[in-house]
Amino acid sequence: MSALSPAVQVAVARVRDEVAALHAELVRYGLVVWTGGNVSGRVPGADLFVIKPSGVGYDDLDAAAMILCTLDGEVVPDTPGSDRSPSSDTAAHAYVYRNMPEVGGVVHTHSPYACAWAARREPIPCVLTAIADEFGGEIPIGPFAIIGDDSIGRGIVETLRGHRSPAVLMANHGPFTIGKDARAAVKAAVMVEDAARSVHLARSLGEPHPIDPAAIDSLYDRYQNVYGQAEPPPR
Ligand SMILES: O=C(CO)[C@@H](O)[C@H](O)COP(=O)(O)O
Repeated sequence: MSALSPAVQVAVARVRDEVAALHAELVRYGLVVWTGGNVSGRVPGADLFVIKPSGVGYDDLDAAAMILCTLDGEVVPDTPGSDRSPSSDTAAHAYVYRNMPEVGGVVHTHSPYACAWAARREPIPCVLTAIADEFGGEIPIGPFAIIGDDSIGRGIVETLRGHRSPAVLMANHGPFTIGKDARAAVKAAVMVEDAARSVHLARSLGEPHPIDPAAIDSLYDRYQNVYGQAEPPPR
């Protein structure tokens, strides 16, 4: 850890705090059970990211439990948490960070409604303004990939690169989401489950009506560029 510059050490500490706190949001929004799912965050100004340890209960995921990794997915030795194995999705997160430099956070959950769409390998259609706002169109299906190597990460990148959606439903598995930071990726994970549930309910009542593409563009542009509060100036 002492090999890291003081500025990077400060950045690492901030990302550890953020990523640890965001894991509690997965529980709060009902997106995970037991130890399923994971959140990671890129360390600004360094080829590093922070991710949770594999198979550790959410009640035990404090900042010190987070694991610092290189963009190759290797644990940085002699750093807090490095005595444990990192998430089993570490290779996937690392692949995304190496190949999508604009991505600052990655999340994976097994949220039930999104997983149901993944099991059927059907994209979630853009039939609600909230889907147009956050996803800019349909929420795509990614390829079937077995956990443990770059396969899942490659599937996420191949599907989302150049795509508006920050979420991909990996076939027969579940949602992976990306964002400019870990908080944005968690928001996408919350919103993809909400969209999956609402469209499922709509389908149970009949065939939902698609939104005109021009309207989707307008809704997406407003939500991404006007909605909410102006970003505070950089500190
Ligand atoms: O999808 C899987 C297992 O198939 C994993 O992503 C688990 O959902 C969480 O694993 P860890 O992050 O605890 O290793």
